[in-house]
Amino acid sequence: MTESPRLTVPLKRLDPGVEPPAYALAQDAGADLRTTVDVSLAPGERALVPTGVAVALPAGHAGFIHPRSGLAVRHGLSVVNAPGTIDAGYRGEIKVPLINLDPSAPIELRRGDRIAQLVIQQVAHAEFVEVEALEESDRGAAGFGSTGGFESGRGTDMPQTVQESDAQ
Ligand SMILES: O=c1ccn([C@H]2C[C@H](O)[C@@H](COP(=O)(O)OP(=O)(O)OP(=O)(O)O)O2)c(=O)[nH]1
Ligand SMILES: [Mg+2]
Repeated sequence: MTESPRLTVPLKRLDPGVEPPAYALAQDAGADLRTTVDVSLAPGERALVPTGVAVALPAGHAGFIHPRSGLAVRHGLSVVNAPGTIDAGYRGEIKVPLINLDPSAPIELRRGDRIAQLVIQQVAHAEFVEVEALEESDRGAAGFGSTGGFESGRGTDMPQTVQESDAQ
């Protein structure tokens, strides 16, 4: 098995009784994060869940907290702000705003359960340079379904912006 190159990330365990983030398989993009607390989420309920770790990501990187697909598919567990952003300068505890999207069943999480995954990526830092006109492109200002909706032709109405619908 080919090992991916490793980025050194200093990590502080704030709760040594819970396993630190780890990749389940060698080539996984996300390191699984665990809850340090028991959590019970009623349908539609959300909670900010501690993971017991803090990190110092290298400058030029950020961490993104994604849901785990198995828990999403089986239980409706998701991350409210998916993907949550961990800034390189953040030294506090990584916390995950979880939500139960199941319409009827509660979700019970136990301390130590793997609840989400942290994907670390390089990020560009822009220098925003104000200009009078932007370079032309094929797409121009078209978006939000401009290339079509479902293959049957459904869903081709352009959505309204908040300002447009407010104005009516
Ligand atoms: O799911 C998340 C999202 C954020 N954070 C922490 C790390 C991040 O660096 C910081 C700020 O996050 P963000 O910029 O998304 O939140 P904000 O609402 O813009 O807060 P701030 O004004 O502090 O930037 O909060 C988490 O622990 N988990
Ligand atoms: Mg912010």
